[in-house]
Amino acid sequence: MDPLERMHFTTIDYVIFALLLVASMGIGLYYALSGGRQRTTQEFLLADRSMSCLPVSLSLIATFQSAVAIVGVPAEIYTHGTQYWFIGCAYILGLLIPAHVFIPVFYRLHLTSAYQYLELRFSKPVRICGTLTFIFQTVIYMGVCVYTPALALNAVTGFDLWGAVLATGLVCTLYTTLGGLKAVIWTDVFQTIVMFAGQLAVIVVGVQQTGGLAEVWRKVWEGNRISGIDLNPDPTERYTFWTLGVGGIFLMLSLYGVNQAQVQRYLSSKTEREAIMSCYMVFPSLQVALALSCVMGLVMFARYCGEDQFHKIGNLSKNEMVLYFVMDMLQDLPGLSGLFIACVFSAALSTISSAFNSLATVTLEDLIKPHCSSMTEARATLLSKGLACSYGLMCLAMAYLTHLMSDSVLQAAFKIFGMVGGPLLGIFCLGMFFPWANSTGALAGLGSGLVMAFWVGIGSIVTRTSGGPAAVSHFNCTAVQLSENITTAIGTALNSTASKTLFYSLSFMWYSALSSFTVVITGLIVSFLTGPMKEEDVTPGTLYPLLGNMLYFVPDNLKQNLCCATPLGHRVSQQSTWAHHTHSSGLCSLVETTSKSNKTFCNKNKY
Ligand SMILES: CC(C)(CO)[C@@H](O)C(=O)NCCC(=O)O
Ligand code: NA
Repeated sequence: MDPLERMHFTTIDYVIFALLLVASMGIGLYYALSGGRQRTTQEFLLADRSMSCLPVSLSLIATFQSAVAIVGVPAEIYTHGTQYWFIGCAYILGLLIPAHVFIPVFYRLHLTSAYQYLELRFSKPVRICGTLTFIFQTVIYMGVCVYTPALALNAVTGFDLWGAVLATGLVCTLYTTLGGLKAVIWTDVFQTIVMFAGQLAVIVVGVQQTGGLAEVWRKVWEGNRISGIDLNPDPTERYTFWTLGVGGIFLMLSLYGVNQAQVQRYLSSKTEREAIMSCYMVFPSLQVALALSCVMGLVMFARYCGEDQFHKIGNLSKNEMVLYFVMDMLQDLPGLSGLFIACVFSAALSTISSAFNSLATVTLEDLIKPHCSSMTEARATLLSKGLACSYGLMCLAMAYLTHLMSDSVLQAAFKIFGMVGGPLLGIFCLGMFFPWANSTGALAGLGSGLVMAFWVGIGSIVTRTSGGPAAVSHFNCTAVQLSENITTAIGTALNSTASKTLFYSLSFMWYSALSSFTVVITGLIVSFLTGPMKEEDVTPGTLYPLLGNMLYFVPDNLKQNLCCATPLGHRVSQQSTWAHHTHSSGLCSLVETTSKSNKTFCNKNKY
């Protein structure tokens, strides 16, 4: 913030920030001392599978609404107009598909970790690879999530950088370790409310100070910030209706459909219906969250453009812009800037708490338990608490590592989160929709999907062509600044042909789609080469009869040959209501096949 004096926090701002931490701690303590007092893994990791849809839905939103998004989206709208708002269209299918495809499959299998599915459907190695991929993705993500808001706040207000990182990291570790998933979900509820309140307050004051709604509208209209629908089919265009509305669906599926943090919330629901309801309730709330961020960007534009105000935020980084705007505008209203800072840190806390708990879950369930079958419940619970705490401390280490790295690596780290989500989505789709896919195919698919994601992702960072110089992450932060010599060297190597350049400039919004398709296609090819699975051999309940539904006009006997027709419930209903299914690898899992679920699957197959 060279040209400007730093804005300062008043005592009341500090008090509000402290209150956020104290309240979150309080919720953690409450769930440590009430209910079953966190003495079983069922309670610690799955909230006793007793949650109702309202807290679950608010928690679902909070998890993937990180501080990077809270400060990034308004800056995006400010600089490029409202095109990004069209991502709201992707929420429709991006939530309907999880609600009616992924939730029924996961919930009926009575899982704890989403990766258990991969063992039931494929094999143990596939499960381990999926788990490791998720851990890699989440560990990198949480470092960026806790560091980014602290850095921006430090730049704008001089708020101590490591004070903020340590305070949020440690408080979050404590309440996650003490209160388990119940605390994580209920702090998410509280933090979502703080998030909405903070943004709303800034918008209301901003509109008032700019001279009313009509004035804001006039300025953004004249400033060309209201974007019409952009139907340009060019896949390298960073934000068009297609990249956001279609590419965004795959991003949403990778987050709300198969990400462990979210799947765990679905599984913690009292009933399957509650889980589906919570997914439905995410829709309006997520639209509100998106609208608040976008309107905030417009108000920011109305305030700084057109007059001689522009220089004020013109040379700030994208992450700093919003914080500067808030501090500048709320100078005379002590407390309100504190509320907004609380909003930004709520976003950070709710994201990293989910990360700690879901990482503890997969580490215990997928990596440790299979090797220690004799572990007592008390030991497992203690271990899961130890894991949650360790991941919390690891988050601080990751924040430090993020600090040591250049700006470009920070960008890359956030991008990796999106890049790795696609292949994970792909492997679940391969398992659920394609009965022929076998374990070898799944492994080859996951591998090739990851290679594809990193190839395009790293390629675009290095060649700086991710749909325009300023569009490095999909939140469009500052341009990548790799040290010159490395860039030139790798750049020339990668940049050799024009078509490759085009390939690297693929819009970030398509990454999930591209890499999940790569997984499915490679997975199918390798499965057919190595001997496709027969539907009878697939664990009951792990398939979703998508092809059966889509090929409804094909005669039944032909479908039988294609191995995609057997109505799931039909076959399962010949077994006992509680089929005790033993998998080849020795994993014993109780597959719940209630008559209700059979009927649903049968009906789906008829059409
Ligand atoms: C989930 C969406 C797509 C909702 O707009 C967005 O908030 C997002 O991309 N979240 C993930 C990245 C993050 O905010 O950390
Ligand atoms: Na969050």
